Amino acid sequence: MTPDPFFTGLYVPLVTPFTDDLQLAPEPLARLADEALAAGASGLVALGTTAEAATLTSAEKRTVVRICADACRAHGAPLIVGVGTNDTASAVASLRELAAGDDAAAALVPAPPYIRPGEAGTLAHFTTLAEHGGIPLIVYDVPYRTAQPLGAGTVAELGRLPGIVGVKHATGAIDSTTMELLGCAPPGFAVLAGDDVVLSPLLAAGAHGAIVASANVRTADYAELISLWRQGSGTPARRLGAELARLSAALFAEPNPTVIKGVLHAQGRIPSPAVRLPLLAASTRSVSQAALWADSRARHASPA
Ligand SMILES: O=C(O)C1=N[C@H](C(=O)O)C[C@H](O)C1
Repeated sequence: MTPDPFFTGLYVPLVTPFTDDLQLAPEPLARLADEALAAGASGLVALGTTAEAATLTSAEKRTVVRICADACRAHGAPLIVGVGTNDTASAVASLRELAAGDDAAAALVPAPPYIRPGEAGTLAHFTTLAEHGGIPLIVYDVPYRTAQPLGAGTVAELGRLPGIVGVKHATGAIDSTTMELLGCAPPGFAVLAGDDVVLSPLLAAGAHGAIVASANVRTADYAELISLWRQGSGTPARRLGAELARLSAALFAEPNPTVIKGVLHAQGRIPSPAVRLPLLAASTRSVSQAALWADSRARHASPA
């Protein structure tokens, strides 16, 4: 039997709550972190795209990681930290700093964005990070953000490098490459779903878990969806998956995480829906539409 990977289940990439004047709001972040873990998440992701990591200062990033690490320690859960840069040398430096802090179980690292180094260059990039970063890596395969597609063979090759423990699969499709990856993933290598709307079918096809921003709301239901598919309960999983796909579609009607922040604010869970430029706050219409699906009491009913 193939060993289960270490990273299975739901990892919630938390938003970074701000005040109306765009200051980091630490207490609401600590509350969100605790609530997500109490609701059944296997762990957290700090400094993902959803955290607006690109707009946080170094000091703010340290604060966010500390808050998330404290929550993870309290719940005995692993923390994954996003490290994104297209410069291999500075990525190594960031990973080593993260490793020295002893807060994170792994780093989530995208293929180098914007440069388009090709698959061989990407492989060389990750080989260097795995050899010198000092911390387990989860490859973030998100070509619509990086502009660097990866074939299933390249991802499987990455998975055979010591220190690369999984992939967040967010290619925008479940296609022949996805199926080949699921079929050829090395033992113990986690394939984690990263496209919210097609989460359920990817789990049905064999993904081990997920990193999905939608799980900032209705965390328990996303965790349940993963458990249902992993235990082979297809009928309830399909029903719940279809419902959560509608929620996810509504949450992604505008750039992530603007609608999610709007909904969390409407629910009174964060002090402000504010996002930092170049993001703009989501429209009232998108937020109120998503808020209908975000209310778990709406389950199995169609909001108007
Ligand atoms: O921050 C993340 O991790 C995620 N970001 C994706 C994005 O914004 O493109 C979406 C995914 O749900 C998780």
